[in-house]
Amino acid sequence: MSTEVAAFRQVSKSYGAVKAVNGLDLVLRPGETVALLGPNGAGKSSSLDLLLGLREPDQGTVSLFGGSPRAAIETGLVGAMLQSGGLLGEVKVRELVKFACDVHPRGHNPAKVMEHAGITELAERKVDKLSGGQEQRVRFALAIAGANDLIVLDEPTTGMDVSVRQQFWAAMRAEADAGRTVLFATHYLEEADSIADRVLVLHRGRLIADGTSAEIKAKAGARRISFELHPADGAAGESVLRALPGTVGLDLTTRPDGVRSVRIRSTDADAGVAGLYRAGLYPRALEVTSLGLEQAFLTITGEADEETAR
Ligand SMILES: Nc1ncnc2c1ncn2[C@@H]1O[C@H](COP(=O)(O)OP(=O)(O)OP(=O)(O)O)[C@@H](O)[C@H]1O
Repeated sequence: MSTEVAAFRQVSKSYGAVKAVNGLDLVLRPGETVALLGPNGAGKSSSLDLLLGLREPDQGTVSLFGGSPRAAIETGLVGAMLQSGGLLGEVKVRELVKFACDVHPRGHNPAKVMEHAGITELAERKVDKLSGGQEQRVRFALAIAGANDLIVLDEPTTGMDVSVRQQFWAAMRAEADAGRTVLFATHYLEEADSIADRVLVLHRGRLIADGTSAEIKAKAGARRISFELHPADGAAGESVLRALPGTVGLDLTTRPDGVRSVRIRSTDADAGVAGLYRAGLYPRALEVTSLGLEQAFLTITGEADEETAR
């Protein structure tokens, strides 16, 4: 049995001149809960489509459970909840869920699936009469209609209200606790931060970060140290500030009165502040603030944009 749930090896996919996925190398392992982040058009949906065998790569290979995506899906190893594709409208929710359970090689009991997805009270509703959030819950039920080893979710909570979203993630956590691998694309960074034990950041089809949420924050410089340096308190230049331990970014502005306003992005704020005093500087109005995953995301995708522009 392969210990790789999924593997992308040097995978590229273009649509005309647009390189949607560009040299993607990635392995997913059993039991991981993985968030896929990236700005609009970064290649998230394309990567998921490739993973599920809905599209073929131009270059490289994609494998699921050591074989082809198609083979894994046919044997019922994968459940998916995608953005695209309409649900059958004329049938009742109960009928649709029952159908999904029946066709799944390892299908669950439909009543249990509906309960798990929080849609028992919608069972007799026609699918085309559902609200957007209710439809999402039905999609979720279809994704968990059988015993899958991998669950793939493309922006699963779009349109869900807060309490349904919480219910959804509780159900997803239960799947992860049962040893399933969960891969989800999202624009809600707080979801990635609180749910995922691994975060992937895609940007223009490339994987630009891969690690725990804490690692990604650290990579981006997870703290900001802000302070003022008054002319009377020392005249250290930019190079001294850049050399402080943990510094990964520096914003320096000098006001007409000579006071310099300094903002440092740092992976180690304690060492950075200690370094300031060691350098003989006397920072005033000193503040250290934490940057969230959202800020980290904006920082690393912004840096990737700057590199592309260079
Ligand atoms: N069928 C297609 N034909 C042409 N271009 C496409 C097609 N599908 C995607 N693209 C382009 O490929 C790039 C990646 O798109 P993709 O949908 O994978 O990104 P995404 O990260 O999922 O974006 P979003 O967050 O907006 O859903 C985009 O530039 C998109 O316009």
